[in-house]
Amino acid sequence: MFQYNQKVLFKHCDPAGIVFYPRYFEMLNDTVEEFFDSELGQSFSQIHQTASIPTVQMNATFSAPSRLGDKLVINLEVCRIGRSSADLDFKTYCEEQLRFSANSTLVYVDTNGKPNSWPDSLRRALQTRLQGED
Ligand SMILES: CC(C)(COP(=O)(O)OP(=O)(O)OC[C@H]1O[C@@H](n2cnc3c(N)ncnc32)[C@H](O)[C@@H]1OP(=O)(O)O)[C@@H](O)C(=O)NCCC(=O)NCCSC(=O)c1cc(O)c2ccccc2c1O
Repeated sequence: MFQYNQKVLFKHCDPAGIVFYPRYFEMLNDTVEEFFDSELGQSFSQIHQTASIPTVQMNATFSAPSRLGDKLVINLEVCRIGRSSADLDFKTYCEEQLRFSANSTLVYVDTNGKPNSWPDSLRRALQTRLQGED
């Protein structure tokens, strides 16, 4: 499981003082970007020279509000790897409290936006992080 630390900053909060939900989606994307870079060894700048990895579906549940200064830990797990797609699972905690959970599907596409098989190097890297494979 990959972990990403995110302190809740002023820019994440709405006038009610809680994290506004689009900011959570940005945090998830930051988590995915860091996962590809530091865990899979392929930065987005490298990948985006020849491909892209858009999200095609996402489900989210907001269990408890987060507030300025909270120290969030976002856990990312790879749940499934398909031909061109992969399912990710996210759980965001503050200490022991679950704040936000989500699952998403990414699809590897070529420069024309057409789905393409994962390149061998990325598939192998994803495979080693597949939930239950370690
Ligand atoms: C991505 C598409 C071109 C796919 O087109 P289409 O669905 O017609 O293709 P296929 O039917 O061949 O399916 C390919 C593959 O995807 C799986 N799949 C498709 N739809 C779903 C779905 N709703 N749920 C689950 N899985 C789905 C399908 O099973 C196939 O899997 P295989 O493994 O068997 O190959 C087309 O859908 C498209 O262009 N969609 C729009 C995408 C988009 O604009 N998303 C909006 C946000 S973009 C975004 O958030 C984002 C952008 C980035 O550049 C990123 C870069 C890096 C990381 C994250 C990024 C990111 O999140």
